[in-house]
Amino acid sequence: MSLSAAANKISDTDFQNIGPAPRPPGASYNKTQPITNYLSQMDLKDKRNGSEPRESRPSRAAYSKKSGWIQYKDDGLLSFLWQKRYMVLSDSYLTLYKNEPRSASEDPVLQVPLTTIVSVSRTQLKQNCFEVVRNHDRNAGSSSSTNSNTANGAGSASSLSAASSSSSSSGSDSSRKTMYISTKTEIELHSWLDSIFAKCPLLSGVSSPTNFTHKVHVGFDPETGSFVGMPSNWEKLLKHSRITGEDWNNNSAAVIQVLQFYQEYNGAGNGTSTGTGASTGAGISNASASSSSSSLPRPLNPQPQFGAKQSRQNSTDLVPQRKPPTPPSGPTSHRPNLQVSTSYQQSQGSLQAYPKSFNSKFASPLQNRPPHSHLPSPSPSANKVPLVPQNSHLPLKQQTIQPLPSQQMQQVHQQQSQQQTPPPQRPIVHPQDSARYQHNMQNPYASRPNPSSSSSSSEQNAQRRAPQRPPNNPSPYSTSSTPPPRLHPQRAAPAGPKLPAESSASTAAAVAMRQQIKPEAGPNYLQPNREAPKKPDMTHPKKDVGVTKQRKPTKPTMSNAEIMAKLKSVTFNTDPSPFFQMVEKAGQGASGSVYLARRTQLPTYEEGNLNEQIGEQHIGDKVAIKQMILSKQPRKELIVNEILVMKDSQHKNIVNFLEAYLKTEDDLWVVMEYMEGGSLTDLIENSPNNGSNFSPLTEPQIAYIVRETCQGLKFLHDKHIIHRDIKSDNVLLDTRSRVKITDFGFCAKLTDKRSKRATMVGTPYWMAPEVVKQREYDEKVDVWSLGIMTIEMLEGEPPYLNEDPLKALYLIATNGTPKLKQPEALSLKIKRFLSVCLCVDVKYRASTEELLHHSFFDMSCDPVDLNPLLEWKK
Ligand SMILES: Nc1ncnc2c1ncn2[C@@H]1O[C@H](COP(=O)(O)OP(=O)(O)OP(=O)(O)O)[C@@H](O)[C@H]1O
Repeated sequence: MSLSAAANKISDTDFQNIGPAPRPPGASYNKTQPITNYLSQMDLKDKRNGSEPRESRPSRAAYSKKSGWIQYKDDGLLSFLWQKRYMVLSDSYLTLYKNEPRSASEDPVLQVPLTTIVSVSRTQLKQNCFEVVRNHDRNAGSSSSTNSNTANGAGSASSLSAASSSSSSSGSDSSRKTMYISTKTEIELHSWLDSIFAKCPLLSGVSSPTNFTHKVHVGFDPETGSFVGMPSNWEKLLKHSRITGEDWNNNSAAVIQVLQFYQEYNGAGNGTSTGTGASTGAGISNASASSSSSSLPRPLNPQPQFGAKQSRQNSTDLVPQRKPPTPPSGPTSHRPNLQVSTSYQQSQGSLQAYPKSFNSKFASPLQNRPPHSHLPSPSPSANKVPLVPQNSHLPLKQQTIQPLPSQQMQQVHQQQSQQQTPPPQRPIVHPQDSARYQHNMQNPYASRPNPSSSSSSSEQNAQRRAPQRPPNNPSPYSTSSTPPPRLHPQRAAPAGPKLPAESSASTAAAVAMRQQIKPEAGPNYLQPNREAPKKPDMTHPKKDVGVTKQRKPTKPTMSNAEIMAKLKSVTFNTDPSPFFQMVEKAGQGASGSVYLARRTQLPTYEEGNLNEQIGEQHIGDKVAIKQMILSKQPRKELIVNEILVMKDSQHKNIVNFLEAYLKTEDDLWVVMEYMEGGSLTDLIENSPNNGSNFSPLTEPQIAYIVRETCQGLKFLHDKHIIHRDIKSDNVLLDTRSRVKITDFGFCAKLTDKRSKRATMVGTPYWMAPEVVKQREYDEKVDVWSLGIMTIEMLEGEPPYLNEDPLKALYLIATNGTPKLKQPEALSLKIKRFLSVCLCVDVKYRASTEELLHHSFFDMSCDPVDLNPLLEWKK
């Protein structure tokens, strides 16, 4: 059965709840088979010698005794991390699994032979908690087995580390290791204690060990309602986020993951160390190095490689290399009865560094990406481009645009770069504000300030409100182009709240999180990456940084000279000014400005194959020219990457690259086809329906746009290229309703040798869970993002956009398939479609090939039906 056929069997009630998308029927997964059926097929006893059990697979005996969910942590590197584990006590082993084992083939994350357990006793470390001490030396090599194959998630990797690195744990006896287990209830605790005592040969009648030393324990104290043992900047981040103690208890590993991610994303302005060991400086870019360590607290990135959006923007914001960590010293737990040592470096950074670094890094990229929000644009005019200063009081479209001589262009560009003030954005709502909105049941979209990515449109938008949906306006989830009766009462737009000063960190962070995450450096890019320049951080002299994993040696990256040589090979080295007349600024990207221009003459010189390349072009043709000052690009290789991908990707659903000019060594012009309709984000935000709640587009319109995007994606995927940043901002339309993918800076090429990636790249709200969790991924991350983009069109914004970014990451990591706001208003087809796009289990997530056969696309409208949506551009 094809996936789409399978998806068609998903019932009408699917996609109503948070959780993994329903598995398409026909999959081999048999959830009806009771676990006992599997268990009965297992056999633990090593029949070869009849004594010590084998290391390999736990068998029947291993499962047959007692089992249940517990919280686990060890006293090693991850001593701060409580992990949810499924514990099984058999006659021979105490075994921990990441999930409840469904079959004999399930790999444990930790397996402790009962013969090695020397003591079990209660501790006050946590409620309903006991500790198990095992003799590490006793059965060296078999005292515990940790399965490295389970390195597909936070817990497993953590356990790997726990098992292999915690030898210095319990008290002074380095041959002993301690693990802590916490149960939900007191009764469970006693039941476990009784069972373990009964089974461990060394325990009968043996009293509990004394003189325990506890390492730092991070946790949530339900009594005080606060986190304890936390590095201070994490504490602050958590305070500002809406991550609760309950979240922590539910999935502390995910919280740690997102904190790490967030910290790295922020560029290490906060010197939090999350572990001990040698500083490796592994950053996000190294995520691909080992997915097995994906959940380990990462060290601060010595050269944080933000997404092109950021990193190209301002090289001077990059943080300095950090020196290796010193032995831990850090916060003191406030818990009584605990002797506390630490596993942390006390943070030397403060949250105040956050807004600064975020702002400086992300201000410009945000210009063209005003976040969805209720908040008014801070400076509607800031994005105006003084192309024609004489009449600059007029909206750009009304100005008399004079072609600028090339020198003038350069000046304008430089002026812009120097004077850039924070542009109008889709400001992000502070959690407190968004909470207020939610409580007020206010439409999150209604008050959006109609920003636009282009300077002209943003200016216009600043002056106008999105049209209110007429009273008889269709349900946002309409399946027809003809508006059906409204399903929801009109909601009042909230007044633009003032940002409380203390919210600035969160807000700045949220704004930043709307932006992209950096791609990895490394050989797997189409172009090798170059390390971003580093700037000594005078305000934060080198800090000691705790580290948790070894950094893989980075492969040599391209030198500046190599990048320039490569650039020259794909560009024409001539001044293109005579060939074009600049008309107006069409948009602002992180790496440069995009201008609408007209071809005024075709080149007559014989240089390169210019004439051949632009053969299809005519005088008078409109083109888009992206102009970039190379010296301002910390990641020039991304530009080369982008040009190469575009050049090699001529397809009707991909923005057509025409030619590129290296006007001077510093001035790059990339000429593309002009997409007058602007980005899909603009379209969503300016659509006539958007004055009210929910979907600004009808399902047929959405089906059309998604189908076109999917075709472009399939083209890329057929070439084994992952786009990695699919979202409405990166889908452009022209006035003939052609839909095209753009922004190829983050593309990655999969090769035979490397069929998976693991680097966290993209824009958080659109990121697939496997990316957030820094697991290996492939082309299907684009399919997830396509699903999120579909939700954008249905609901006006991606899920969690109103959440604090930290919380959003947590929610992506833990909720998996997001919940729709109004599933009952949607057609079955679109829900089925979303189900196969937003399947957490990548195996069951559709490929673009499969998607293109999906019945959802049967309802696609004609291109002409998009005209009303493009009206605002006229
Ligand atoms: N081919 C095009 N036709 C029309 N407008 C375009 C075109 N390309 C880009 N734009 C406009 O310019 C804006 C900036 O585009 P750009 O690709 O530079 O943005 P970005 O992806 O945010 O930045 P960058 O690629 O520099 O990191 C877009 O949001 C869009 O409005």
